[in-house]
Amino acid sequence: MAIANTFKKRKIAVLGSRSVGKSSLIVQFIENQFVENYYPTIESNFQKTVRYKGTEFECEIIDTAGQDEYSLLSSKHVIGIHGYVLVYSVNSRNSFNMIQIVYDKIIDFCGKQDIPCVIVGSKMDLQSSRQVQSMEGENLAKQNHAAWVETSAKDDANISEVFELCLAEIEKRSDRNLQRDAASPSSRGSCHIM
Ligand SMILES: Nc1nc2c(ncn2[C@@H]2O[C@H](COP(=O)(O)OP(=O)(O)OP(=O)(O)O)[C@@H](O)[C@H]2O)c(=O)[nH]1
Repeated sequence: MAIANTFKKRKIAVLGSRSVGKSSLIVQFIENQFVENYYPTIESNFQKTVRYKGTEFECEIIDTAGQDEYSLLSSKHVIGIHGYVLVYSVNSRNSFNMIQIVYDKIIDFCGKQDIPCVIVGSKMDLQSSRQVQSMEGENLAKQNHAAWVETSAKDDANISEVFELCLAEIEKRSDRNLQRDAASPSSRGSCHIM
């Protein structure tokens, strides 16, 4: 008899400008190490089981090549994705400005009003060269119904929080869908995250 798979699978895409620390964030989360050298990413997939609110989630994390305003959003980074981590670096105003651009591209592609998303201000250890204040990050997240956190992969600060917040955003929306369907039987037949 087949044993039921009790893991829930969640696919999370990590996007943001070049060199903001997307790979470092993921590598610190998966391997507990920080690499000082910069190796531009083409694309990599990582797996990790995360326990969140008593449930095991099998997370597939997609590390993407950095985006700029002219990059086309790849369908691979939208179709089948449950949640998004959008990263800017607190010492780069340009990377912060890219967040809304990437967010809007995802929204346009999905045709939704909002998406499960965590906005991350990375490299918070670089206080002396800070260009983006915490309040600005928080406000941007509020405007887009997203979670927000500042991190340092170098100091291993708030790294696991990023992925817990992302799971929380995903689960919040899937609970909302279930409640909506219970209240309105006509909406049955729509897709749910299992
Ligand atoms: N001080 C500091 N440096 C960091 C931190 N995170 C990443 N870096 C450095 O920033 C550089 C770029 O980091 P990556 O993780 O490769 O950035 P990325 O966003 O994956 O870059 P792309 O692959 O080009 O998109 C590297 O030299 C890292 O060592 C951090 O938290 N603090």
